[in-house]
Amino acid sequence: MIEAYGLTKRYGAKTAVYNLSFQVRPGAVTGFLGPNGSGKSTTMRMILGLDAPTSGQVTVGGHAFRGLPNAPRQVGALLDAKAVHGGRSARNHLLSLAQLSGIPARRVDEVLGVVGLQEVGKKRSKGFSLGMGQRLGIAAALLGDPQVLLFDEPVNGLDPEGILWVRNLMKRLASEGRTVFVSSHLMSEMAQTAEHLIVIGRGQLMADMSVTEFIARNSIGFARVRTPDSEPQQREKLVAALHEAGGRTQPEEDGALRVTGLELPRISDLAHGADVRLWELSPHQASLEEAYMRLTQGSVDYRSTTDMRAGLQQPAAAPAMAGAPAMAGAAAPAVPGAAPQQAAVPGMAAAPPMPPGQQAAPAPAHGAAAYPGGPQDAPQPGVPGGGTLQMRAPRPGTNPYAAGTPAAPTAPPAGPAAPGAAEGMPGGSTNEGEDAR
Ligand SMILES: Nc1ncnc2c1ncn2[C@@H]1O[C@H](COP(=O)(O)OP(=O)(O)OP(=O)(O)O)[C@@H](O)[C@H]1O
Repeated sequence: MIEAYGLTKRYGAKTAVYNLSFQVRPGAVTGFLGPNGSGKSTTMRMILGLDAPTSGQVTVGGHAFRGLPNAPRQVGALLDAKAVHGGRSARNHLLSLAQLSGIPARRVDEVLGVVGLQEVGKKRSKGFSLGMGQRLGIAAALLGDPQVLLFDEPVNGLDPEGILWVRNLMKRLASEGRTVFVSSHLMSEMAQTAEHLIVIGRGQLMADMSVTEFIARNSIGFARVRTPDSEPQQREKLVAALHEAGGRTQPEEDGALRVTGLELPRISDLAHGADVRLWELSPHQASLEEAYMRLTQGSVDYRSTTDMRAGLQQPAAAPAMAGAPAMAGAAAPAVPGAAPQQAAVPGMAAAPPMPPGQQAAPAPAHGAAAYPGGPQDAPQPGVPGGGTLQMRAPRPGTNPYAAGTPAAPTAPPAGPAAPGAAEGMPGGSTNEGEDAR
């Protein structure tokens, strides 16, 4: 079991992790999700004693990592697959780790076999592909046959067969009663691998629940409605009637409307009342990936801007149709799919506020709102700015198409002061224990 209480890490003015409390239990794969820079690696480094918390604490099996007797036999980790001496063969790399921890040499050949590198064990690792490096890192994590395993982005660079292999390996390790904590950006991958999810944004807890619960809360229903393409006034009449009834609409790429906040029979009645003919009225579920993106989009630190090409673009090709407007780079039409997102969704937490003392990320260029889904994605009224925002179960009997009000924040318990863990490199780990990169 891994337990974090009020874990906070600051690097100078940067707060990488803020007041994070969670438990990772044995017997299940726990996915650790969050956008780039949200603090996943920092949290893992603190679990492994590679970084000291600024405040709060984290324990493995009830002990701070540095207090664990023979830690490499109890905890295995893949943090950075590239942190290997490239001049050494895979086998020699593992042998040196094994010797440091009193692990017999035959275990090295066993783990090389488990990760499928037995044929290339004598090759220097500097010639390894990204995927082979990942497999070598996983072999190192398995070396001590530990009860607790941490994997930071283990499927990075793996081909589909490798991804499936990692997925099955994680599940098997958990089914043996081990604690398996895996970070990823990929909700879709985690939905297939993990039983439990911990989602963070800007270093703060956004969701801590089973995958089943996450799916139940976040596979949001919506209706697709289509009016005759050749009669735009029909569509306008319908949109007005839906909005008046409290529904929200969002254009789909194919000209249909995505409607939330109203049930299908009500949409049908409203269309009938407005004398609007419908070509389509169908129920849909938003994907889990979409739900995750919506949950974390307000806490994404790194956003791309439009490529203006500094005036370097080639003249546009002559339009195929007479009278069609020529494309002008900066004035290009909206990209399909870039339509504003629908309104807040039941079970969704707003983006976490910036940790104290932290600068907000620069506003996206070209006048885009700070919350790309529009103002509805900004922290909602009634949600106090401070504290950690948790996801909320929909009330029983609520309209499945209705957007709910966001949850009140639930602050995790503040942990005791950090016990002042010493700096340094624990055995068997693959990362530097420095506070400044
Ligand atoms: N040693 C350090 N010194 C200064 N800032 C750091 C250090 N380590 C991490 N950070 C900052 O802390 C924040 C969290 O980084 P971290 O690597 O933990 O995020 P992450 O969720 O693992 O990101 P990614 O998904 O991109 O790997 C980032 O803004 C990062 O720049």
